[in-house]
Amino acid sequence: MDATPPLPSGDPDGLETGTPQNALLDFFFPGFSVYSTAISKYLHIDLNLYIPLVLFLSGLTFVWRYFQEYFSNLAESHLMSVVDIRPDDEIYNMLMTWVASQSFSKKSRRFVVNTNLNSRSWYVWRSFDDDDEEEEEGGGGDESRGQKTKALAYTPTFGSHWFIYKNRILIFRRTQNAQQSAFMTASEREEISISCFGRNPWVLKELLHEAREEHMKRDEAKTLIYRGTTRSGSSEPVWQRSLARASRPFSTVILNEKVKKDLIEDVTDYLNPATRRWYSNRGIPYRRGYLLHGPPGTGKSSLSLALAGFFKMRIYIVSLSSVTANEENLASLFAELPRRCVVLLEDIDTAGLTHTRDNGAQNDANTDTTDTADTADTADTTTSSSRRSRNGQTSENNNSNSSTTSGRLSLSGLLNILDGVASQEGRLLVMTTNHIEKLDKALIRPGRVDMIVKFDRADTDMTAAIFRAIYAPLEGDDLPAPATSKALSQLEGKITTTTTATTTARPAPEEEETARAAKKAATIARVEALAAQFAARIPAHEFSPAEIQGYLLRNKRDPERTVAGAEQWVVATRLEKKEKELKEAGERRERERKEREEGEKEKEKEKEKEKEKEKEKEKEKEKKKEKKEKEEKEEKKEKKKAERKKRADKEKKKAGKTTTTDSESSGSGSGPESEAESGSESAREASKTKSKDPAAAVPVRATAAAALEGKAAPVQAEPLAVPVPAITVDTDGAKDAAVEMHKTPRPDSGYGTP
Ligand SMILES: Nc1ncnc2c1ncn2[C@@H]1O[C@H](COP(=O)(O)OP(=O)(O)OP(=O)(O)O)[C@@H](O)[C@H]1O
Repeated sequence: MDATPPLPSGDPDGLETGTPQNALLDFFFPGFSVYSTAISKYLHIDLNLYIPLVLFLSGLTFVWRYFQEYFSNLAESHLMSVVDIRPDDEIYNMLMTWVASQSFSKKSRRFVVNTNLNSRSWYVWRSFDDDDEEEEEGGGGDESRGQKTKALAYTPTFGSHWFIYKNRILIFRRTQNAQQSAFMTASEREEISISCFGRNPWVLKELLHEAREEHMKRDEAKTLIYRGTTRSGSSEPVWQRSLARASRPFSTVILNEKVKKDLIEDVTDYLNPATRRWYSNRGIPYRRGYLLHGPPGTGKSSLSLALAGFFKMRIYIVSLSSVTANEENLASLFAELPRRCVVLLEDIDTAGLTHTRDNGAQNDANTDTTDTADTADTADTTTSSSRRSRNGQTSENNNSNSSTTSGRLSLSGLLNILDGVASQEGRLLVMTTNHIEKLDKALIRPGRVDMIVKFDRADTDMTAAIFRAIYAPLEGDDLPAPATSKALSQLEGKITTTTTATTTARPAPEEEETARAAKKAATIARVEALAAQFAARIPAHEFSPAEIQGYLLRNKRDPERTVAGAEQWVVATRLEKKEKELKEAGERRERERKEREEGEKEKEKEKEKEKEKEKEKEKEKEKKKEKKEKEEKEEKKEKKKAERKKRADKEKKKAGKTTTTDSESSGSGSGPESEAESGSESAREASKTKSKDPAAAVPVRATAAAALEGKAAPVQAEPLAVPVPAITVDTDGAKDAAVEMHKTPRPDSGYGTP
């Protein structure tokens, strides 16, 4: 039996594709009919027979997926606990570090590799450049030997990953949220969650706590530094984690030992939990403030950092001369502070509380110059470098818009923030200033500032201490690198000697140890002697520790050379300072000149504006005057009109009376009245122009005479100027004439037509 399906009729090749069914299939799967016909022709398989099967399977898959998702969602919402981790929160960093250390992560066949596991969100992200434990020894060839390379961290890729934690099955899920803004980086767009079976999420919480503890442990020996700034692309203030650096030992800050001791005792007592209770029992706000003041580069920021490191607290730094420092931003930054931390408010003599820092520095004609070029080397990576850039920024700001800067944060605003509800209790407030004399007493009154520490330029003891701090051998110091040819040759000499010694006889370990100790003692003694010599060559109270440290760092492996060049350095630095002062004075003068010129220009402009205003005022006045005159004229005219009307009315009345009398006397009068009125009208017209002219009496009289001749009855038309008696006299004759005229109207008069 032939199982071959019959070929569609009308298609000699058997490749007919025109059935509606095929057209539909072609629409969804382009080229289907061609392939199916070819397959049916050459392989004798009719694909059309399998279509229902394929459709059925697709439908089944769809339904399976739908139900799977539906049931998994149902199970997740009713039978599982889930924690979602936001990538813009610091817990993201903590959890990812934890995940990277787990075996399921290490075993994962598809994974993401990172040198830095942290969130890409810029304000959560932290740099590990200064983290030693994040680095591993390079094990490559000669070049990489001894160098440190970035450690690699492996985390599972996108999808769900099952693992066991505390005997519970958990699922780590990493997904990419495509809905978020396109400008975000891949890491910012990803979402992570951990879920567990059961409605109690305790295991998830424990996991998160563990992740946080581990993360904190790594930071234990570090001081975490946060800077108050604004989020990129918005003006929202945030604390940005800027650095995690090895805590600075208190001993490295050179300061009067008693002051240091007092400070530590005071802070220790304050941080004691019993003290907290003591404060709250008495209703006293639990906070403490310290003011560190002195010239630039004398160790104020260094002490603050050392303090934070010593008490294992985070330090939150805000510079009041920065753009961020307005009342609103500061208030919200303070509101976000944790309970136990150090808040460092730098440059409180700036930002409108008194004067700007620039002004202060200018007023101080002394040697209050900012760090010299030397200090660039000394840059305390945390404070000084950021400070330098900040100063770089803000000195410009101050120059260009010191007025706006000073307008931003008022003293009362700052006091409100320090004392108000937004200020977190339990914090340690450290304020620094270069100009204590400029501070308002309210700002540094007890309660706000409980201890004032003065920093000064280096005296002889301090100079010697700085020298010792740089050159005395310390644990962990690397072998000095050959800095000069002399040192190199010395080193070579040593190596040769050592090699010879090794070839001959290797000393016992104890002997080696004793030799090393003896050498160290000798070095210390030598450094001590050199420190004394050095201190004697540096004038006391002239240079800041930062300046001295900068010079020492130039020859950090050659103390003799440092001592030898000390006097020269003093002369050169003085000269440099003088030049800098002169330059600054010149710049200041130039700036003042420009300001003056601009001021004068402004004044000129103001004057011109005033003049223009005056002119406009004059014009306005003139216009008003003209208007007034016009109005007066109008008024006069109106008055005249009114008077004339009055007079006319009067005359009318009079004339009426007269006419009445006449008519009374004549027995009729209604007929000629209109004519008389017309005549009086013309007479009135004439009187308009000549009423005031006494001579007008003549033509009026003439008119009256004309009237008498029979043209009109101008009795009422007699203007005031016309002597009434004359008219009265004439009226009698006119009356008769008018009567006469009424009786026999003259065709040319124009008045007689009925
Ligand atoms: N008393 C000091 N002891 C040890 N190092 C110091 C001392 N004073 C300054 N230095 C060094 O000088 C550099 C600058 O110091 P720091 O930033 O603490 O000075 P500052 O007083 O805060 O200056 P500014 O007023 O400009 O902020 C740092 O590298 C620091 O190590």
